[in-house]
Amino acid sequence: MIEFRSVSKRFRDGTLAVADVDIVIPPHTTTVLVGSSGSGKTTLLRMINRMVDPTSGQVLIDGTDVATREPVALRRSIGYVMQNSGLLPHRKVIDNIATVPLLRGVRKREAYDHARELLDTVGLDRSLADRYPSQLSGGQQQRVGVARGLAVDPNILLMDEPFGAVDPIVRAELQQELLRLQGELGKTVVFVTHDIDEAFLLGDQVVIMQHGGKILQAASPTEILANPADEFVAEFVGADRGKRALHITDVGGRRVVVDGDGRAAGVLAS
Ligand SMILES: Nc1ncnc2c1ncn2[C@@H]1O[C@H](COP(=O)(O)OP(=O)(O)OP(=O)(O)O)[C@@H](O)[C@H]1O
Repeated sequence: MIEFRSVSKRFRDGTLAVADVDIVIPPHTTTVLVGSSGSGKTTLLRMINRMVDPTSGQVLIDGTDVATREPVALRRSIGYVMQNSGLLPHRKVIDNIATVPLLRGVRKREAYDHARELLDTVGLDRSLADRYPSQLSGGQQQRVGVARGLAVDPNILLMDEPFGAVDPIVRAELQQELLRLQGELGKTVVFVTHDIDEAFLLGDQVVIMQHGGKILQAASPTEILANPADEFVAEFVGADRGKRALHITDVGGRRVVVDGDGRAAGVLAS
């Protein structure tokens, strides 16, 4: 479990990025931080592995304040996946995946065997192991980024807009892959996105953040849609304009469900 207790972050130039945040992130589930640009999502995420330290308050992992942990060791025990994969361009796919385990002292043979297994885990062919990142598609690069994040078998996987830079079709594929993987692995995933649809698809818990680093609501997608905390949240999730409201229409005797934009969502089972 990850817990933020009255956590604030003010950068040296005076910017208040995160303002007095209290939140519990339950284990083995996916929590999605969603909000507009500059609402403090990345800063909040990076406080979990001490890439950023809070100005005040505490971040706890399983009851231990991360401030008491050595930052480099902490960082190497937590998976981190970022936008544009963050792969080292001059190193082969397999070397990118094995880097952190090798730094942690895992033996070479074991690190490379595991790296190849991880290619299977993320749905990549092993023949890609000896390519360089630039010889892969954007979606393949992101999968390698996920494999690298999983390489130290972390309990916690931090994902900062991991699918932000790929086209919508590949993005949808990667989202489904993550759901499948999470069903198998049950990591504690903390995922950052701008996209409320992505948040509702992936999140067991969705945390809606507002400019100035405040949390407006943290709940399951169902709870947020049923009871948005305020008008801002209702508008943000599209509950106010009926965007997500579903209607039934009769088409040749069959009852078809359409969304607020008139797009078909499904057929009612009789
Ligand atoms: N190192 C820094 N120094 C000063 N201000 C910073 C620093 N890092 C972030 N900020 C500011 O803190 C605020 C929150 O930034 P953060 O990157 O956490 O937001 P975000 O919600 O992740 O945004 P985005 O979706 O655009 O990545 C912003 O106003 C940003 O400009």
